[in-house]
Amino acid sequence: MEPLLSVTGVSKRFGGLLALSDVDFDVMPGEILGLIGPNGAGKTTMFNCIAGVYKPTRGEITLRDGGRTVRMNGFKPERVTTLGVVRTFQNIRLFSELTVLDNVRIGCHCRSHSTFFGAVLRTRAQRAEERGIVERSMHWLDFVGLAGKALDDAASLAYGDQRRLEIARALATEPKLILLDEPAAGMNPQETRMLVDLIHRILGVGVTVVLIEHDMKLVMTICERLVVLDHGLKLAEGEPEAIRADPRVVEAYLGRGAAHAQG
Ligand SMILES: Nc1ncnc2c1ncn2[C@@H]1O[C@H](COP(=O)(O)OP(=O)(O)OP(=O)(O)O)[C@@H](O)[C@H]1O
Repeated sequence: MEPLLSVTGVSKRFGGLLALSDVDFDVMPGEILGLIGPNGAGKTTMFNCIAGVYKPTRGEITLRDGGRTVRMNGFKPERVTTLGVVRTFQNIRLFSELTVLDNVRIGCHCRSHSTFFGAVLRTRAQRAEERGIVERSMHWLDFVGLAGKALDDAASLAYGDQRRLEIARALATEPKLILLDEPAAGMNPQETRMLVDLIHRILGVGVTVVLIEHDMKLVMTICERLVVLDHGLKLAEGEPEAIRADPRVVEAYLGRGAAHAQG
C-alpha cells in the first residue's frame, strides 16, 4: 500500500534554532498515527509544515491524491486544505461570536463556489448551494454530537464541546487526512472517552488521522503507530508496545514511572 502522506528529510529552522532536523515518516491511508515527544520536540512545527503554515527549510512533503503525487512544500494553508489535509489547533480557534452552525459552515465553504461573507447578491444557484452547505454542516454537527447546540454561540460551549466543534469544522472541509493537535487537552475523562469514540468514527468515514497528544493512555490505546520526536529529531517509530519498551523513548519522554504506569 502506498502512503497517503510522506515527510522526507524535513528540517525547519527558526533563526539559530533547528526545530526539525531531517525528519522522515509516512502516514498510511486509514491509520491513526501518533506524533509524540517532550515539550519543544517539534511536533506542532511538523503539523505547521504539513498544513502549509510554515514552509520547511529543507525536505519534501508529498500527498498521494488519486493517482498522482503532489509535492505540497510552500503551498498556502487554503491550498493544502483543498487538497484534503486539515488541522485543528492546540489552542482552540473558533469564531466565538458566531453560532456553532456558522463555524461549521465556514469549513464547508472551502469546497463551495460562493463565499460565506460575500453572499450579498444571492442567486438561485447560490441559495441552493447554501442550503446544501447548511445540510452538510448539520450532518457534521450531528456526527460530533453537537446538532442540538447548532444555534448556540460558539463561545457559550463547554471546553470539550468547543474541541468537538473544531473537529466538525475540520471535517466539513472533506479531508482525506486530519491533523489533531492535542485534542484531549483539558478534557475530563468522560469527554476523553467521547473523543476516542469520535476518532474511531472519523476513521470509519475514511479519514486518516494524525494525532499529537500528551495523554499517553489515550495515545497507547488509540494509535496503531507512533513517531517520537525529541529536540527536532525522529527518535523512534513503531507500534505502541515497541515504543513503550524503547529505552531511548523512556529516557527522553515517557520516564520510567510513566512507562510502567501505562503497562
Ligand atoms: N514561530 C516560531 N519562531 C521561533 N521558534 C519557534 C516557532 N515555533 C516554534 N518554535 C520553537 O521550535 C521548537 C519546537 O516547538 P514546537 O511547538 O513545534 O514543539 P512541540 O513538540 O509542539 O511542543 P509542545 O508539546 O510543548 O506543544 C521550540 O523550541 C519552539 O520554541
